[in-house]
Amino acid sequence: MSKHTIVVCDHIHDAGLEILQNTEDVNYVYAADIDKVALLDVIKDADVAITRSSTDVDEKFLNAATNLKAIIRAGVGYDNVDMEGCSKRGIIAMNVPTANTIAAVELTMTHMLSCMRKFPYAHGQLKDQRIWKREDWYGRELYGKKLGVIGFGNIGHRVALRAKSFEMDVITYDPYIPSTKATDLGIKYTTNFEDILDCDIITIHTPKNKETIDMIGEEEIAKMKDGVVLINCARGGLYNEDALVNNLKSGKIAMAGIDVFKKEPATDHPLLDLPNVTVTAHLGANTKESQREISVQAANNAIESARGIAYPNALNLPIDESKIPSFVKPYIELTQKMAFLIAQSDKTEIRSINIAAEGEIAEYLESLETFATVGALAVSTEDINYVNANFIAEEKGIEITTSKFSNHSGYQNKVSIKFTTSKGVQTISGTVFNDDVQRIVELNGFALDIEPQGKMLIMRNEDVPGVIGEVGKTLANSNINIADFRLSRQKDGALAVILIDEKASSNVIKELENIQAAKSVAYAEI
Ligand SMILES: NC(=O)c1ccc[n+]([C@@H]2O[C@H](COP(=O)([O-])OP(=O)(O)OC[C@H]3O[C@@H](n4cnc5c(N)ncnc54)[C@H](O)[C@@H]3O)[C@@H](O)[C@H]2O)c1
Ligand SMILES: O=C(O)CC[C@@H](O)C(=O)O
Repeated sequence: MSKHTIVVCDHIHDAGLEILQNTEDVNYVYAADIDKVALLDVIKDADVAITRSSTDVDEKFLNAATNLKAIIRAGVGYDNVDMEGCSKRGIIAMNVPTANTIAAVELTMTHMLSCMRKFPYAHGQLKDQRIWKREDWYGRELYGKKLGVIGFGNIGHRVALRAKSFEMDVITYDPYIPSTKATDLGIKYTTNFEDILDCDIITIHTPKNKETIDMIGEEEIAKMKDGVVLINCARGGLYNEDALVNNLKSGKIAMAGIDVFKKEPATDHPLLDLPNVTVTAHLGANTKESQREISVQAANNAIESARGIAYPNALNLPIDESKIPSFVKPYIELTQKMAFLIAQSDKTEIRSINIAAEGEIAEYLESLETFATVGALAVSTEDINYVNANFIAEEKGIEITTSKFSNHSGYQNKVSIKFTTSKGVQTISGTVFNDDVQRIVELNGFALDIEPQGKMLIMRNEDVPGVIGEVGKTLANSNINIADFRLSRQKDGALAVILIDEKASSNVIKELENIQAAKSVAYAEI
């Protein structure tokens, strides 16, 4: 079996490492404890790399990583990844966008409360100096204060909601969202940045990019209230650090709560010398819950991308994901999985692929086409990705077409894929329920309701008594446990999708094919 090399460049939770270690077709390399120069040597063998914010994915890294197909940023911010460099080399970069949201939100609230009550200093006086001097610690309350939230995404909007429960007066500035996203939650919305500068406390939750670097500097601070409190649990450099230091020294800024620094690790930073700062060492994502979840998601996504099955949360696709509404994303993933499933169950030359969509999703057929092509070709073509999929399909002479239908099957949105191969025609359709529950609802004309996940046998058979028993016996003889058995019946026969715990060998498939009522048996894995 050929193995995919996955290199873990930074510390991630053991739960993800165990997944990598226990995956048969993965050669897992733990490189978190070696220095970044030695990493350049290790990374040359990597098919996929997992990094956190401690590893810069820069020109040097990418030049060394000559095999790399995908990179997973085990976190949200990807300002340390040279995205253009990845795209030029056909490397797909992905992040894990929501697993640490709550951790970052709660650290933001921690800094806010710590600044208002000078908590670390009061704590230090009693614990380290053994001084009981209550008159030193008259803090201020969050209650009734005006909070400005810059960036109303996953973290910003949750910080705003928590601040509301402290009965704060909350206003947000985020020109990239509809105002109703805030106002529906009872939070004021502004497109005038000056409204934020007028707040008692300001917290920032934007990505770090050309537009947001130094978003708050001397000029903006000069317009703020005397005694303002500033919180930054997003990225160092969003607040100009020199301006921050100057104004903390002068007392214009009463307190700052800082988790992130322009240059990290920051053990010799002027902010650390000031008495009116609470600091943490980029701990926004550091909860056990969040690190476990990030690590598990990063490991699973690394395995899927190494196998070419899916690239969840890809950041540098030929299509601009930021322009795709969130309801489309699960359809994109589902489309790729469905194409991958069909291609596995009919391992033969593909002549044409048609991708049809109905409902609002039909507006995004172009994106679905790329993903279906990747899924279809991943079985037979090494190194297929979104950047080269259409080119490779053309080279292989596969005709790819799309069709758009108005809503006619009763589903709000549905995607169908039709493969014409040298053996005949295969069809598959799927939909998404409740925003993100992906389901295959049709396979070769048979109605179904199955999750596109796991190891599965797809069996066509005559609809006669005893088939299920014979299948069960055959699998049991090979010590294969059945996790689920879905049957669909029609006049001319039945189709079963059997989810199994172990991979079915070619011998097992032959034995199933030998069942008298069996018409065809295929194995697929997603
Ligand atoms: N301290 C930590 O450990 C930690 C943990 C997680 C995330 N982060 C940082 O927090 C950032 C935000 O995370 P998120 O999950 O909320 O991301 P998100 O993508 O859900 O939200 C970012 C929001 O910022 C808005 N935005 C972008 N440019 C803006 C601008 N110029 N002005 C105002 N708003 C702007 C976007 O419209 C979006 O709503 C990440 O990019 C990451 O750098 C830090
Ligand atoms: O823990 C990390 O690597 C960084 C976490 C955080 O800054 C992120 O962007 O997700």
